[in-house]
Amino acid sequence: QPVVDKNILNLLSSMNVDKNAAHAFWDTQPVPKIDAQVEKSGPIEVKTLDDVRKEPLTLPALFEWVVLDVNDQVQLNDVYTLLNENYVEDDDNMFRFDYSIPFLKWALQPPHYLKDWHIGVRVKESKKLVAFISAIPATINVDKTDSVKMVEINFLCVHKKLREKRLAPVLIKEITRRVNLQNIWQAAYTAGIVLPKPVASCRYYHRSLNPKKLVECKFSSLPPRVSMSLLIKLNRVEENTKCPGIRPLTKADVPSATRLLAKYLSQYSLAPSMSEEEVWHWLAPQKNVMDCYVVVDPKTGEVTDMCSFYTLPSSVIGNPKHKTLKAAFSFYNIATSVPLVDLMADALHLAKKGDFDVFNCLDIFENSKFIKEHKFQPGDGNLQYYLYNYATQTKDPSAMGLVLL
Ligand SMILES: CCCCCCCCCCCCCC(=O)SCCNC(=O)CCNC(=O)[C@H](O)C(C)(C)COP(=O)(O)OP(=O)(O)OC[C@H]1O[C@@H](n2cnc3c(N)ncnc32)[C@H](O)[C@@H]1OP(=O)(O)O
Ligand SMILES: CNCCCN(C)c1ncc(F)c(N2CC(C(=O)NCc3cnc4ccccn34)C2)n1
Repeated sequence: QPVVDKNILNLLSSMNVDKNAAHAFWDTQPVPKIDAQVEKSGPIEVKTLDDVRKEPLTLPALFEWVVLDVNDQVQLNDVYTLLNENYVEDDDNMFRFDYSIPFLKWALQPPHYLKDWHIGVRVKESKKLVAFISAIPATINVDKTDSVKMVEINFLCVHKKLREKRLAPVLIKEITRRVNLQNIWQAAYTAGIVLPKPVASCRYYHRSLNPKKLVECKFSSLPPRVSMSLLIKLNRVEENTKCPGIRPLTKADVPSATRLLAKYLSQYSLAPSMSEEEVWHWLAPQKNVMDCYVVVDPKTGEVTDMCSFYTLPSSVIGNPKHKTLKAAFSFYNIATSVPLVDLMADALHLAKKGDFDVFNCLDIFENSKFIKEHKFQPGDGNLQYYLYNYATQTKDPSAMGLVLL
C-alpha cells in the first residue's frame, strides 16, 4: 500500500479535490464522464423501443405518479405553487424564481407538446404535489451538421422537505423512459450546477434598470464613494429608441422572422431549428411573459432585426420592503440593419419602460459585444449547458445559440 504523505492527503481533502467523487446516478447515464476527452461527436448509446421499460418506475410507497394537465387551472396552479415555494434559489437564499402561471402554460405547451411529459409526484393520501419534471419537443442543430429531434428538460423540482432522498434520479429516469417511448433519444438541458459533463459553461450578466430597488433587495450593493443619486444617474438608459420604426412582432412578420432566425442561428454549435409555428409560439409578444420587437425594411416588409426578452420575476426572500424582483432575461437578438449595440440599447430602453428592475443575459451568442458598452455587471451565477446521450467537444459560450427558459 503506497504511503502517501498525510499532509498531502489533508491538503487534498481540505481542497475538496475528490477526483473520484462518485456521481452514483450520472455515472450510470449516457453522458461523458466529468474528465472525459471526446473523440467524435454523436449519440453515446443506441437503443430501440424494445429496450424501453413499458411500465413507470417504482416510487416510494407513499407517492404516486401523476400527469399534470396544464389546461386545468387547478393543476397548473399546483405546478406554480410547487415551483414558487421550492424551485431555484441563489446561493445565499435571498431570491427564488417565481415563474408566473401564464409563463408556465406558455413554456410547457409549445407546438407538438405532449401532456404525458408534464410529470408530477403526489402524496397518495393528501394529493399534495411534491415533485415535477417536464420535457418539450425541440429540433436542435448540433455542430452545424446534425439536426437532432430532442426534448428540452426543465422545471425539475423536488419539495424542500423531500430533498436528498434520491428522488431526482427517479424523475429523470421516468421522463427519459416516456421520451424514449416516442423514439426520441437525446435531450438538452441547463443547470446552475456542474454535472457530467457541460457542453459549455456560461456566465450571467446583469444590467441594472432600477438600481435603488436592486440595492434595497441586496441584489447589488452601492459601490464605495458612490451616492444613490449618482448610481441612478450612472444607470440611466436612453430616453428614446434608436432603431428606426422598431415595433412589436406581429403574426404577419413570422415568415420573414423565421428565415432571419434560421440564417442567424446556423452559425452556432448548439441552436434550435424553428418552424413558423414554433417562431410564433416562442416570440409572440405576451404581457408579463414575452417581449419581442422587430425592425422591418420599409420597402419589402422583411424583418431585418429583432430583439426579445422573457419575464422571470423572483421572490425576494424575507425583505421588509420588496416582495418581488422583476427581471428581463435576454432571449433571441439579431441585428443586420443596425449595430447590435443600438438594438440592445433599445431592448434596455423598452425593458425600463416595461418596469423591469434588471436585464439579464448570458455570455452566449455575440452578447459579449454589448455587455461592456451597456454597463452589464458579471453575476455570481453560472449556467451549464448539457446534452443527454450525445457526445461533443466542449464549446466556448459564444458558440451557444440556444436559450432555455
Ligand atoms: C432522451 C430523453 C432524456 C431526458 C432526461 C435528460 C436529463 C435531464 C436532467 C435534469 C435536467 C434538469 C434541468 C433543470 O430543471 S435545472 C433546475 C433544477 N431545479 C432546482 O434547482 C430547484 C431546486 N432544487 C431541487 O428541487 C432539488 O435540489 C433537485 C430536484 C434539483 C435535486 O433533488 P435533490 O437535491 O433532492 O437530490 P436527490 O437526492 O434527489 O438526487 C441527487 C442526484 O441528482 C443530481 N442532481 C441534482 N440536481 C440536479 C439537476 N439540476 N439536474 C440534474 N441532476 C441533478 C445530483 O447530481 C445527484 O446525482 P449524482 O451526482 O449522485 O449522480
Ligand atoms: C433550467 N433553467 C435554467 C434557467 C434558470 N435560470 C434563469 C437560472 N438558473 C441558474 C442561475 F444561477 C440563474 N441566474 C440568473 C442570475 C441571477 O439572476 N441571480 C440572482 C437571482 C435573482 N433571482 C434568482 C433566483 C434563483 C437564482 C438566482 N437568482 C443567476 N438563472
